[in-house]
Amino acid sequence: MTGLMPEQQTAPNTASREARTEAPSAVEMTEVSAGYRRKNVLDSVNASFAPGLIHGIIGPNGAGKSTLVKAALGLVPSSGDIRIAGERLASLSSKERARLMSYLPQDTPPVDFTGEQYVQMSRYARLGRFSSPTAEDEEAVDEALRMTGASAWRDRPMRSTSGGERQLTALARAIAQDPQILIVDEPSSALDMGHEIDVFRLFKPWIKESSSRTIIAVLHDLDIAARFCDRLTLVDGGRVKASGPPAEILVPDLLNDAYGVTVDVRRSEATGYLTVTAV
Ligand SMILES: Nc1ncnc2c1ncn2[C@@H]1O[C@H](COP(=O)(O)OP(=O)(O)OP(=O)(O)O)[C@@H](O)[C@H]1O
Repeated sequence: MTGLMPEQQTAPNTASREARTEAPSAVEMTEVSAGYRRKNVLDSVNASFAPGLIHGIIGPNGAGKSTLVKAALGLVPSSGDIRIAGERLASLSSKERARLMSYLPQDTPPVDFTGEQYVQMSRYARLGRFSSPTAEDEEAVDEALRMTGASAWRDRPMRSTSGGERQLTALARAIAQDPQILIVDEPSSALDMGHEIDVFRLFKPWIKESSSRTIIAVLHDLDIAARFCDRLTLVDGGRVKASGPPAEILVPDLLNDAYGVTVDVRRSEATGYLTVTAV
């Protein structure tokens, strides 16, 4: 018994992770501008997400966090250079993108499919044109449903499940896709605190299964960001204001400025991680 909290016991050895680093960034954005038909949001963003780490993207409402991940996924028009695992995003087919990246969006629609059918769809990127799902596909679906706890409602239509249950099913779908880079936008917004911690606790073992796995998570909860992320990127006004380890980003000056409130940052006696309170 070490007396460490569970996530400290499984905390990444950052030094050894960074030693393997001749690998290209999971996502590299250079001078990227992106947005919507009538609104440019990202303004010459430079951001780099190293492989093998959990990255948090933080910042106030409307800052451009979701737009940044959508640009990396190729879901919004952009200019500048975006590379995924060293390859130009524009040169990747949709199937290649789906093998490299999966995405949990902010909202999960209440569709008629059952939870299981919804998760099964994630395997299409790995199937040939006319081939049926293999035992490996079925295993990936079962395992993702089990990891997220979404097995319990796998046979029910998504439209008859709660918002939190739908969010867990959608997370299972993103995991079952078996990507190198898991991109999650506010993955616990519909979850109670017990399920929220469960979700973040499953990220660390997931990422450790392969050196090329990377997680990029848009987050509002800065305590969760401090506790589970290896690196944070602070976005404000469509620009990256700062990026680095949580201890360098979760500092009063940067947070007061970005969020427009005075914050108190201290180390939690309960967890040993930084905790941020608006005062
Ligand atoms: N589909 C869209 N069409 C036009 N403007 C949009 C669209 N989606 C987002 N925006 C605008 O782009 C800006 C950035 O939005 P984005 O969703 O990236 O912010 P965010 O940092 O993720 O915010 P939040 O924390 O509130 O989710 C906002 O001003 C928003 O109103």
